[in-house]
Amino acid sequence: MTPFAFHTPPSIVFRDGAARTLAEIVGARLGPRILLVTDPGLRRLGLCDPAIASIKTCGIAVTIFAEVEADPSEATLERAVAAGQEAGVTGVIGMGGGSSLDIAKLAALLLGSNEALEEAWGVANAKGPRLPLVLVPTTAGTGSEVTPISIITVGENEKRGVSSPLIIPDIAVLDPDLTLGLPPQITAATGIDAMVHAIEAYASASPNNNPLSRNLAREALRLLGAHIETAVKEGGDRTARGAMLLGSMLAGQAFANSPVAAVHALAYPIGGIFHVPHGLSNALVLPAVLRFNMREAAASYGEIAADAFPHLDEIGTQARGEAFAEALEALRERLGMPTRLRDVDIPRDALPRMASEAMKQTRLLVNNPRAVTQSDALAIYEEAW
Ligand SMILES: NC(=O)c1ccc[n+]([C@@H]2O[C@H](COP(=O)([O-])OP(=O)(O)OC[C@H]3O[C@@H](n4cnc5c(N)ncnc54)[C@H](O)[C@@H]3O)[C@@H](O)[C@H]2O)c1
Ligand SMILES: [Fe+2]
Repeated sequence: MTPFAFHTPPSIVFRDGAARTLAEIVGARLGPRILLVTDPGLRRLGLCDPAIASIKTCGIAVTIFAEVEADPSEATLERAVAAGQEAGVTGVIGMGGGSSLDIAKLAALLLGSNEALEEAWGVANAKGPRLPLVLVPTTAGTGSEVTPISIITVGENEKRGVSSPLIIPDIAVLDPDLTLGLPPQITAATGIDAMVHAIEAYASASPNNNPLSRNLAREALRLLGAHIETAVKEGGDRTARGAMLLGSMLAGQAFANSPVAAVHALAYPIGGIFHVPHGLSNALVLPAVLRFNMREAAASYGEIAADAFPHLDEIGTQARGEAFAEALEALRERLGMPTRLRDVDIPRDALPRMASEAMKQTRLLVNNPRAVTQSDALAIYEEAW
């Protein structure tokens, strides 16, 4: 048997209404003073209020940092850390989409260890310890609540990652009720992001690709494939919302331990330079990357195709990988997503710069089933344009 390691949070709680009783779940784990990290949109919607009320009734002080923007910057992280230091916090709660959870993870690390972010970038470079950490996702998407990864925008447009088991939270709290009001476009983009996590984890060339991740990826694709359209078109459907949140978490566990590859590497410059949402960036390059990989990964794609799209079971194994790419293209259309890079106002003459930026994502490109050169990256962008 091939050896592997698998890391996931020690506790995962999944329950409708869980956020309303957050204090019961968290107990004394976070100490007497908590930093709650979220974004201004969610603050305005009042989505965090029941959780905050629950914590406050236990006499715990809550400092709210609600300034996280999409694709959050290093400066935002610094402000979150400063807010935590000023209040002398003893624990951190991240509540929101991947952006808020990623800031909460690194805030807990830097507040607990005083280490320099500069030295933590990359894989397994963080030193710790971190403060106690609880993550509550409000998108069904990134799976950040169970991953060792935090993605921060550095300088003008580079998306850089810290990957360390140290920033896996103590508890992930999943409450599908929080996602009932997620707008259709965000539901579609974040849902595709989760599907990409499962696909890339399953086919990952990482030496740590492992049987647990592959099984989790397949179950994630069954849940996400069966429910994504309903979640987008009937947002109030509790069954669909629950399946999406569970599916994104399982995909998160899968890729946390069998890391993602070229779809994400090529998506990051789209988000970094043009501020296209992360899930949509993935969706825009997904079919072109799958076709580029087909030479090496057709068998893997064929194995999972019918998990996401049961009708593909009838297609012979030879043709199933390509049919999978076509089914994902058709899904993007049905979800009403933009499908070409030019649809999101990316000029054709930006493609060489994007290809050059994508090559900086060596952390991800090493996991791709087929080696990617800069001219390959450019050809993929051309195809997606
Ligand atoms: N850490 C990881 O493992 C990991 C994995 C993939 C992506 N990411 C990162 O996560 C970020 C993207 O996260 P995201 O896609 O979840 O989006 P996001 O956190 O940027 O949120 C997108 C928008 O959705 C809104 N929103 C969130 N939940 C809502 C709800 N329940 N109701 C209404 N509106 C809601 C937010 O206010 C925001 O305006 C990117 O920075 C990406 O690089 C991290
Ligand atoms: Fe992602």
